[in-house]
Amino acid sequence: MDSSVTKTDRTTTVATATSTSVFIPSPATPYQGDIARYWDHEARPVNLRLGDVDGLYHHHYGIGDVDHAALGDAENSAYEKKLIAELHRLESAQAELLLDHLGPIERDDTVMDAGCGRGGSMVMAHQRFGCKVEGVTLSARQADFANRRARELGIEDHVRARVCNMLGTPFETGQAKASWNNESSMYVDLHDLFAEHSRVLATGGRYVTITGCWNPRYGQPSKWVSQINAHFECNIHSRREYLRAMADNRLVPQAVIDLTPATLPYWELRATSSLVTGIEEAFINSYKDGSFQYLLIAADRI
Ligand SMILES: C[S@@+](CC[C@H](N)C(=O)[O-])C[C@H]1O[C@@H](n2cnc3c(N)ncnc32)[C@H](O)[C@@H]1O
Ligand SMILES: CC(C)=CCC/C(C)=C/COP(=O)(O)OP(=O)(O)O
Ligand SMILES: [Mg+2]
Repeated sequence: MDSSVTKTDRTTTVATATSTSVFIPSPATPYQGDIARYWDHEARPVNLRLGDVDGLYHHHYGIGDVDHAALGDAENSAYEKKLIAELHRLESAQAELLLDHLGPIERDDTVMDAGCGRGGSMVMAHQRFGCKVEGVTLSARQADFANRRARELGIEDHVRARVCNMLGTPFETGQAKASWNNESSMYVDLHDLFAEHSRVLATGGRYVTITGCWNPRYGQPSKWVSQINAHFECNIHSRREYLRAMADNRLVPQAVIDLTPATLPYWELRATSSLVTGIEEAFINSYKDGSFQYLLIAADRI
């Protein structure tokens, strides 16, 4: 056994390279163990090279029109670099839209990022509002990455990622003025998820999700939706499930925005790039045949 790792029945303590010990709760289920491993080992250029543009590392997709003038001619030697910058600009625009829907956040407020990934949205939230941002992810590598970025930016006293299950967070009841899931709700049961957001949010607080969901009007999840599930080991919910689970947990939708037309340019541009991962066709086809939708839902905690 690796001597740097001590295991008890419920927890693992890892001595990191800097010899600080991080306390890692065991995943609640074997599935969560799979997801933790998946994100611990993820290092796709489409994510790392985009993040390198300005140090905001995202694991979500983009929205908005492509700036073809900024991209220039595909024959140009700088085209690849410009294309990466353009995809990254569209991904950051997606996070800005999510933050636009959080409502007024003050410097002394706390907000929670459920499934925070490498922390790009957390940094943006702190830079915009000056508030404290608490993130949770199943992946110790992602949490380390996000906390390292926060230290590099000198904002570690305001931005912190923890290795933790978003269905049972260590935050106090009513502690958060706002909370969100940015493309992280397809890994959990929505009733359990919204029960936890509802607990952590203050009354009058705001919850926002941007997510891909299957369209009940299509009938059942299409083959493209099944392909996306298999690719990411996730379980995409239907739009109806989101609205029902919110209603059952004191979350009242204030805005439901179909971002499908706004995300297609991102996918069509990405499909032409050298950073393709093979999942582009499934997103493009499912958005076009109406079986899948890219949605923002903002809800008030009543
Ligand atoms: C696609 S990434 C999104 C990351 C981030 N929200 C962003 O926009 O860059 C999905 C994230 O959800 C997290 N996640 C999945 N299931 C989780 C759970 N039960 N508890 C905490 N995090 C979870 C993963 O660890 C990963 O960080
Ligand atoms: C909208 C849906 C269904 C999202 C599923 C969750 C997910 C994996 C998001 C993007 O992560 P990523 O940025 O790591 O993926 P990629 O490597 O494809 O850019
Ligand atoms: Mg990505």
